[in-house]
Amino acid sequence: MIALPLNPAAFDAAIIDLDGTMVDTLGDFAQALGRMLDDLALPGIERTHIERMVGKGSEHLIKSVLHHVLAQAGQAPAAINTEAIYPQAWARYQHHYLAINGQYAQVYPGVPEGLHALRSAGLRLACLTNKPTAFALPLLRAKGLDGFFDQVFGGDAFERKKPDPLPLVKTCAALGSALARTLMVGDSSNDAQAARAAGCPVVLVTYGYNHGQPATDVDADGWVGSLALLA
Ligand SMILES: O=C(O)COP(=O)(O)O
Ligand SMILES: [Mg+2]
Repeated sequence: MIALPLNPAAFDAAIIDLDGTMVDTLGDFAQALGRMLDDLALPGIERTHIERMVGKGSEHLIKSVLHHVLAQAGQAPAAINTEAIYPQAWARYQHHYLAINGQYAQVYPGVPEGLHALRSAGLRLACLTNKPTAFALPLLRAKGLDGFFDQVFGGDAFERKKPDPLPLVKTCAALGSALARTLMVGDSSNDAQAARAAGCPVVLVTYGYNHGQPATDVDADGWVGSLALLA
């Protein structure tokens, strides 16, 4: 377990997840996916289902949504082939997401305060998200959070995404910080598993998206209800 507030002498840097940790983006996902499904003449999907599918990047999200709506429309699950419509779905999703990015999303309470406190404690900060870098950068800018970060990496920045440890290893290298002295802060099992495998300490927020499971059920070193409680 990590004692909170953090002992700043124990850390050189922190890596912060984006969706579900800094920004509640479920509204953006719902809008962009709804418009995509409309373009494809497919039925809609409820937010509660979308929430469970977020966290493993856009390709996984779109394929999960397509699978869900086609199954709801009566296709036998074993016969569903999302590959054929994926390229068109991705193109429509990307178009709509970039058009609405941030408009249906809110920064969680305590986020600017928490990031400010971490920086004031001398930590270098990176944002590491599974969402594409081209979505992450304008979102951080729109929400006034971009200035906190030395580095921003999306799910397409490296060969593999969280829960693989590779993005954390590469982000620590970019920050010039040792893995054991870099805190991962996230909301899901993807963040925690990546941190464990990389050897980074990890704290999870209790309010984000964890595939429908409580974040407190995930193997981590601590939990907070607000980033403001970190430092
Ligand atoms: O786009 C996603 O699947 C979630 O991204 P995250 O890594 O910021 O939670
Ligand atoms: Mg997240």
